[in-house]
Amino acid sequence: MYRTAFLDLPALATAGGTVSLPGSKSISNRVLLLAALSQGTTTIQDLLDSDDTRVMLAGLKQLGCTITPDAVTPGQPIAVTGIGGRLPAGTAATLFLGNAGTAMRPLTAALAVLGGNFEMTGVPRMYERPIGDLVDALRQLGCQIDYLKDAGFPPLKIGQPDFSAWSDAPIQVRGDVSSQFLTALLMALPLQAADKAITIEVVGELISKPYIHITLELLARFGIQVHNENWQRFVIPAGSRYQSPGAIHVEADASSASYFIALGALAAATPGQTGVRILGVGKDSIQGDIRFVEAAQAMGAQVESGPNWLQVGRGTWPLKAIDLDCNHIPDAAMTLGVMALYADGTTTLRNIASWRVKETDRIAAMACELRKLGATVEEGADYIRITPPASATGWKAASIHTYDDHRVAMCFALAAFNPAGLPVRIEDPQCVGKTFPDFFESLFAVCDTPAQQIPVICIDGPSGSGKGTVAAQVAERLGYRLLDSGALYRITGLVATRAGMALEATNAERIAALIAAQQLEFTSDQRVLVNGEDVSLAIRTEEAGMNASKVSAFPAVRSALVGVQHAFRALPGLVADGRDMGTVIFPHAPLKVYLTASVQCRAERRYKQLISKGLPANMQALFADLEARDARDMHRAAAPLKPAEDALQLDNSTGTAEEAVQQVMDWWAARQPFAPAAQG
Ligand SMILES: O=C(O)C1=C[C@@H](OP(=O)(O)O)[C@@H](O)[C@H](O)C1
Ligand SMILES: C=C(OP(=O)(O)O)C(=O)O
Repeated sequence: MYRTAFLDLPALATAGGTVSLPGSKSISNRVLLLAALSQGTTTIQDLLDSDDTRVMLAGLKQLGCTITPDAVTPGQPIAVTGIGGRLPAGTAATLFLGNAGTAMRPLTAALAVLGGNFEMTGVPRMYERPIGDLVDALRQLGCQIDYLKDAGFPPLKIGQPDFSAWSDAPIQVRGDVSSQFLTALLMALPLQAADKAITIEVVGELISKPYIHITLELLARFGIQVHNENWQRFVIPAGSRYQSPGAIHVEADASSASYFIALGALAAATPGQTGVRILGVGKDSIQGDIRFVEAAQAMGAQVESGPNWLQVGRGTWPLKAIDLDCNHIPDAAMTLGVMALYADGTTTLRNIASWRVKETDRIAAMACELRKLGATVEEGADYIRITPPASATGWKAASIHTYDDHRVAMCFALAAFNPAGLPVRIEDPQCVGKTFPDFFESLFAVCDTPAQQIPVICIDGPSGSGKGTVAAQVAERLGYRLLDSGALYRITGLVATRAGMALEATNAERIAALIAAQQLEFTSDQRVLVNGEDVSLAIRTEEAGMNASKVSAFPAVRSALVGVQHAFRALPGLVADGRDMGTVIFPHAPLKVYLTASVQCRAERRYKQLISKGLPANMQALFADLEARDARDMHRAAAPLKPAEDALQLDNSTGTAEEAVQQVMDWWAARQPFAPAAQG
């Protein structure tokens, strides 16, 4: 997950390949709660690991459920041992439920029915998301729920229910603000249906109906067969009792699929690929958002699907504008809002009033951000109408504010395919953690763009100037990859000797092929990984230094390393640290910095570093070494150390590393097309 203040997406050109999606949020949180209410242990495969499921898991642990392992581990099932429909008397807890509607609403209902002493809390936005209709419904039974702040909204206090006055009359609940209130009742009331049938009646229109379908499907898996009478009345039969299915699988998230369906529809196919293949969810999904496929097809997407996969390619281009009632796909419909930027006319998305009470006011947010990109947008209480920029020149480079809303961040990433070739800045990219923590990594894995579009910041300079530290920190702040080119020859020497190759000219070709085949990574905390193994220490020995100098004399190795270095130029961008980054390896880089410091100052820093590690150090010798090294680096025939003509020079003799990092960030910001106010 990118934890940077913002993430700049360079203009993207094509898409292709396979993406495996994380589990469905709606299914994960329902299955967790149902498993927790059941008797026995439920083994859950492919549970989503995200903010929303973490708050649910933490809450269930507080209630006494056993969860093994303790946290979701990729590829491993998680086992939940439930409470068997009742909590020990006097159970008390304060549950923090973040901004997860699928945790707050169903847990509120379940705990209000079970009884105890609970506080239901969350992030500030949660305290603006309505829950009054659910509380009103639960109070009809005799549940004890108080508002701790504003009436109608969390935080809530839950006490012991008194069911004595509860008649057999249907429980009424409004369905026009959120379907999650009905879902919450459907999951909580079976706890009281051992002896009598319970009827729930929906008052007014029921929105987001397909989510009720998910609820009913999963209730059935846990032994509860609810009668759905035309989406108006739901009857939980007498004798209902939660029964764990033993094992259950979570299908991938159909709302998360929408970004990749849209990607396939609007991006040209990467040569050699036939569009975007999405694994984990297919046409048989129980999630309503799978019907996003139909909307995408109406706009022009070519979609094939099977039991657990979708294959999407560009069909009609430009996309066709649509006018659609989106009540059945409230979450995925936001993606249509960004697809509308690529359409041949005005797109209208209707019946989406619920957008206003989700992670943010999504109608207002979409309107504001789409306008920043150059669209003309009209918004109403329950609709949004989007007219794309008239031509490529109408597009604007925008810094997209994301309102702590994962879906705003994810759908606006698709604006990077704009025909104007402009980058798009996504602010606070880690908000995708709500449902899809690795969204951007997954996106980059199936997107492509010509190498020259991918930004490179070169930081060159003499030994000891601090360029390694500065480069690593700049890369970390931007979420860019990092290349420590100086380490490459050391790594080459290391892998060649480990492979038993003598470091001789006759082996040069084999050594070159070997280094080109390694998976190299330079982490932001300055560790060096080869095929995942940390070799940071192994490459810093005297012997590694000598081996590096041997292999660096072989032309075949040098040229293989040019290819290796170019391969680091990958999405979303690169910070390259070395001596010839700006002059030889990336001569067209959009920012080149030549970082230097006086010999005296570099010698002092090195001296302090050695002393602090308890190593022997001699100031005069260090000074002389550095002078000699500078002279060698600057006067060698191949790629001598010198500032590129267009490099900005930064003397780091007196300032701190932090100041140097900030200077590089400022220079970089000044070269971006985004409005200054929006820069991080
Ligand atoms: O029940 C669910 O899992 C959900 C229901 C929908 O909410 P509303 O019913 O409030 O529209 C949806 O937006 C949300 O992301 C998940
Ligand atoms: C509305 C959403 O979330 P929640 O489950 O918190 O309602 C969403 O994921 O788009």
